[in-house]
Amino acid sequence: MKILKTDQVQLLDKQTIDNQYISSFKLMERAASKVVEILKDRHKLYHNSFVIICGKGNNGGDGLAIARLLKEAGAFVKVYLHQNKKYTPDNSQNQEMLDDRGIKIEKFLPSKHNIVIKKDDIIIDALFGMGLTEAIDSEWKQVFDLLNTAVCQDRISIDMPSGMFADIATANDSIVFKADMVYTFGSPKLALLLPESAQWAKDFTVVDINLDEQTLSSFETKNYYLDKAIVKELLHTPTKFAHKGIFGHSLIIGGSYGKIGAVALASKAALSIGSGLVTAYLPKCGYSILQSTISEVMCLTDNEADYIRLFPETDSYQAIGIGVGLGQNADTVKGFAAFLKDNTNKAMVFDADAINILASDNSLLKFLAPGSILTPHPKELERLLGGWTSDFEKMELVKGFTAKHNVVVVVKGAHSEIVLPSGDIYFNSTGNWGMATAGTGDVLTGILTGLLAQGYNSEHTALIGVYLHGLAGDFVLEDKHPHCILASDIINKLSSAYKEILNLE
Ligand SMILES: NC(=O)C1=CN([C@@H]2O[C@H](COP(=O)(O)OP(=O)(O)OC[C@H]3O[C@@H](n4cnc5c(N)ncnc54)[C@H](OP(=O)(O)O)[C@@H]3O)[C@@H](O)[C@H]2O)[C@@H](O)CC1
Ligand SMILES: [K+]
Repeated sequence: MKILKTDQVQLLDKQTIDNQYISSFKLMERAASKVVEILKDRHKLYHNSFVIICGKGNNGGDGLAIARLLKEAGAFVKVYLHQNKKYTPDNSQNQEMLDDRGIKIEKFLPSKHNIVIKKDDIIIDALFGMGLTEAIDSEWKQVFDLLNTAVCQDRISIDMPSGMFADIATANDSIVFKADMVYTFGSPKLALLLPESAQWAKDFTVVDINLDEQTLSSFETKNYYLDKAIVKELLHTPTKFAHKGIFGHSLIIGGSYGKIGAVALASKAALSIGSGLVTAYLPKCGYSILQSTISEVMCLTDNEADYIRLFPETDSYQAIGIGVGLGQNADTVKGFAAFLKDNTNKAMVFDADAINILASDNSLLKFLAPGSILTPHPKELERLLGGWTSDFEKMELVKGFTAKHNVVVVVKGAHSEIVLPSGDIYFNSTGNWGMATAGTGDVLTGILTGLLAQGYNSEHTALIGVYLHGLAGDFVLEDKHPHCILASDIINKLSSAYKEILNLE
């Protein structure tokens, strides 16, 4: 799914009205009724009251229409409207429709407001949406302080949390509504996908309002929301004549004393995602552990007992995943550098200490084979690139890195970002907070290695792998609370994830 910029969203809005022969009021009504349908699932309409805070524009118009539809559905609503000289036509029309139905609209000024929130209330924020052009003035502070601190049942934003920009950074000290849930129209907005926005948008749902498909497909974008449709297009379908040679041989290099489990997880994940064969290369101390943990994985050991000094030959393998549990022993670091220089044409998956070693010696980066995949978590990324002042700046830094080194970077996080050498970014739509636990990164490394081994190019590998990893994590939630997720649970659900994408029972 494409992530659109503000001007594209506005054009899409207009083109939808033109091409579908509908009025802008009708489109607003469509948007509002979709939100009300979703609200019926989220809340029992009779149990709570909705306090709807509306602005002067079409975001406010949405709020007014939602108020009317909620009232018609039997909910108790209280409507506050920013007092203004001018409202958009659809906003005005919705005010009249509320008047006609005897629903009172309380007008307020930001500097002098009469808003009251009770503990059973659900706040709906419809003050500013995509029309926000500048940071909200401090005269609004007391209104937002009240909305953000009042004890209530739920905080919902329409389209965007008011005060938050959709595609540029919002300063940390800005006045912004803090939403538990954002119902955003048509496509996710870029800012909603970035970690720094979590303080204002805990979660979001894309509300499909049947915007014009033709216009949508004509838009150019560098940013995508990685969804099932994209991944389904990329997956190969094996034939009945397939044999294990076709599915490739993966080599997982890693492990050090006390960190052999990481290799076990990555190796098992590589097998479970469909690599025909998997060999693990690890220090001697890991031999018995690995052989007894996973029968299907072959094992090669270094001469050292507790860490890796000499790295293996790679000719027999279609894919290599390196770094899980590796440690940074001085001999390992030296061996790793020599290994990189010997394998400048072999795209690999780099994780954990392999990334840390690259970060501590930038001169090694030029030896990265084109098409390699790096999977840093935020701390590892910071070591690799230095700091950044906003997630928007971080994206630009990563894009510079992927272009310079011709590699793919997977920035791990709530919506993991897959940054391609072209500068295209895919934000993952699967996964959950329970996956932020030990070993899930090792599992991802194994998945990516196993996909590379099967002949996917590195870009497709990263897209398929990150999506499946998250989806498998979501399947774990069928029987476990997020707190209880283990990395190995994700491996066990890879099959369900595959079946879901291929629509198999
Ligand atoms: N696109 C779609 O597909 C659909 C869109 N829909 C809805 O329309 C919404 C966009 O509506 P919108 O364009 O009327 O702007 P909105 O967000 O209501 O802002 C209101 C006005 O506030 C002003 N303003 C700006 N910054 C300010 C500030 N810092 N402090 C004070 N004022 C400030 C600025 O006016 P100005 O002051 O520049 O005259 C702006 O015009 C969108 O988010 C969605 O909810 C749906 O109905 C249907 C489908
Ligand atoms: K809003």
